Amino acid sequence: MLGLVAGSEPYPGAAVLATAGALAMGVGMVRLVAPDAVRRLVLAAHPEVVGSSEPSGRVQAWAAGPGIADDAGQRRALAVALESGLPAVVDASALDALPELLDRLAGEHVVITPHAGELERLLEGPSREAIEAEPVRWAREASAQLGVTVLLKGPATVCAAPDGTAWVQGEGHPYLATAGSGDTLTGILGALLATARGLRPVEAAALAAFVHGSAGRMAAESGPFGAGALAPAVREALSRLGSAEPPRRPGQG
Ligand SMILES: NC(=O)C1=CN([C@@H]2O[C@H](COP(=O)(O)OP(=O)(O)OC[C@H]3O[C@@H](n4cnc5c(N)ncnc54)[C@H](OP(=O)(O)O)[C@@H]3O)[C@@H](O)[C@H]2O)[C@@H](O)CC1
Ligand SMILES: Nc1ncnc2c1ncn2[C@@H]1O[C@H](COP(=O)(O)OP(=O)(O)O)[C@@H](O)[C@H]1O
Repeated sequence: MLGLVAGSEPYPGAAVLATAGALAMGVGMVRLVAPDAVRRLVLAAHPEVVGSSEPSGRVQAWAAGPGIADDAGQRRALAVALESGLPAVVDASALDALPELLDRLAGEHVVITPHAGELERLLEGPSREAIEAEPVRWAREASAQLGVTVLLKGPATVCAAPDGTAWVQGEGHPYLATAGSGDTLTGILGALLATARGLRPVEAAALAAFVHGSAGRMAAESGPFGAGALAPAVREALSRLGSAEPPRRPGQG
């Protein structure tokens, strides 16, 4: 069961996309924390979702951030999610609230999913261009510095753990750079954290990036697409994965 903190008045669609990503991975249930209007929209698309405007009920992992903007209730829900100590993926707007939470709540079980622009804001050192030029270096550096697992998004996605372990995948397609693509990835990763027992968070992150990239490549076979096409492609990607290349570690063949 996945707890999902997503959506706000300005960005309700991000909650729909993150939910779709999680459900496509076969997560047993999504508990959505969101304002009433957002929940109504998500329920219209995904009637299997349950939820409320504040966190309640048992979950195995959390995914927080898609479209929450500066909604005060959603920021409180993010804090509750992190204080649970459960595996958690923290994305998008939730990254802005991180610095004040990380002092006491960091750990390998927290996976942050910035793009280069967001990591620039979190590290206050390297520029976005520097991060884009050396993503493996900066993903590792961020993970060690912040004490969390990092999934750095871009043409190649780098997943790094505080102990220096890193995975790189470049399975995707440039068409993946479309609004809401990252929100879908957050749902995919949240579902894996909730269900994939025995995987380290950095391994779950690498697998999520691989599934997301593979889905993007398949969706791109019929031309440019919007993020709404990704969740259906995830199901196809999962059925084809047996014949795909696995993600690789830097330095490996
Ligand atoms: N349907 C919905 O409801 C959707 C809702 N969404 C929600 O909207 C919220 C705000 O998200 P956002 O993308 O508008 O702002 P944010 O990521 O903070 O960018 C600000 C800075 O980062 C930079 N930057 C951007 N992308 C980059 C990249 N790939 N790689 C590197 N840099 C990049 C960008 O620079 P620029 O691209 O302008 O040069 C700028 O400087 C968030 O909660 C999200 O969930 C979206 O997911 C869309 C679908
Ligand atoms: N050139 C590219 N090739 C492959 N994948 C890409 C490329 N550019 C971006 N991506 C992927 O697209 C996704 C974009 O997510 P994100 O930056 O969060 O956008 P949004 O906030 O609009 O959803 C990420 O998974 C990223 O790795």
